[in-house]
Amino acid sequence: MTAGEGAETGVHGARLTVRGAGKTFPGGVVALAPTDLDLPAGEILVLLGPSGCGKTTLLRLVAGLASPDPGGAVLFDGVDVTATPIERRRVGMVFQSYALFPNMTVAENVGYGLKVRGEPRAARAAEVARLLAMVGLEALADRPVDRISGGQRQRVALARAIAIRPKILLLDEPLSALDAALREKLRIELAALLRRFAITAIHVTHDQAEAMAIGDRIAVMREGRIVQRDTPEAIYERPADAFVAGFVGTMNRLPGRLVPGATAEAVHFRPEAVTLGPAGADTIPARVSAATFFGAHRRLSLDVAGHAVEADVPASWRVGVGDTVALTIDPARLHVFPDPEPDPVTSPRPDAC
Ligand SMILES: Nc1ncnc2c1ncn2[C@@H]1O[C@H](COP(=O)(O)OP(=O)(O)OP(=O)(O)O)[C@@H](O)[C@H]1O
Repeated sequence: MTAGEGAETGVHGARLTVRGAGKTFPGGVVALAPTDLDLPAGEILVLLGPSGCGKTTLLRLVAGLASPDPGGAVLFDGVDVTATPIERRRVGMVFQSYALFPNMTVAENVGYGLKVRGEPRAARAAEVARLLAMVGLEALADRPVDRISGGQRQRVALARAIAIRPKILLLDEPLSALDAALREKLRIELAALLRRFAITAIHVTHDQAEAMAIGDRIAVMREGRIVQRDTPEAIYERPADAFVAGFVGTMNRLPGRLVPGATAEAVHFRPEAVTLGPAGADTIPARVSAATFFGAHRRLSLDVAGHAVEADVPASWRVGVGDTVALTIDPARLHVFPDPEPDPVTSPRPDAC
């Protein structure tokens, strides 16, 4: 993102700093352990994690919808806003339900924040027209929002949030109410729009594909803590632990004794690190228990001495259920994690903290 693009949209995101901010609820529930975060202006951070990990709590602390425990602080461009109420923080928010005003048109929804702020009518109309053009909704300006599609509503919500030129934009699962196909299309569109607006944004999701598509960086959360914060590529290729590895993409796990050359108790590897070929001294025998055609590749579910392994092979390979195969795992793509997790075959990954 260049400064020029930000100038084009007139939006300038702030740098966000969160210092030792935690949140404990009455009864001692620690929703968020003391957390540090430094988000450069214009960066999109995705908070990713299972239900109940503290994603929304962190978002609420940044928005000013909740206060951190004593000692915690939130700063915009280095200015402490911990005691600043939400209406004076200049944060934009887009939520799952959009919360558009149903009895207003698209243009009235987008201009609402400017009207409340007392912007003169002409300036407001010009700004609304500019924003609608940016999100591709000029033609629908006068349409009531209850007569547009879910995807269009999502764009109205985004334009409305951006209209007030927020220092930070907060998005809490804005796509989760949409069906899968539309969600996939909109996540690409949303990522492009956020980059174009050069806005500092935090986007909450529990959908790892969405996190990968939208985030400049992803913070993976677990039990009220950020366990790893890095680029999508680094999170995928160098996950910090078995939890992150299993949460972002598919990660296989096999006891080291079954993998030639491995010395660790357990090794982890991605489906694409597996190749099939003729049986040899260094190959691992497996049986195909399922084969799923994905167009560009075929995903095989394999049984390796009672352990499930997922492997991707070219779609042209005619491998079928019941076949016996020999696998090799690229040694450069084997991961060993410090704290062995329970075997995912017998203990599948949790979907809640
Ligand atoms: N007002 C509250 N009082 C008590 N506990 C709360 C309150 N709000 C949240 N919690 C608890 O704090 C933890 C973190 O909640 P939070 O909403 O931040 O999680 P989340 O990661 O956003 O989850 P989800 O993906 O389900 O929205 C959860 O255990 C939740 O039950």
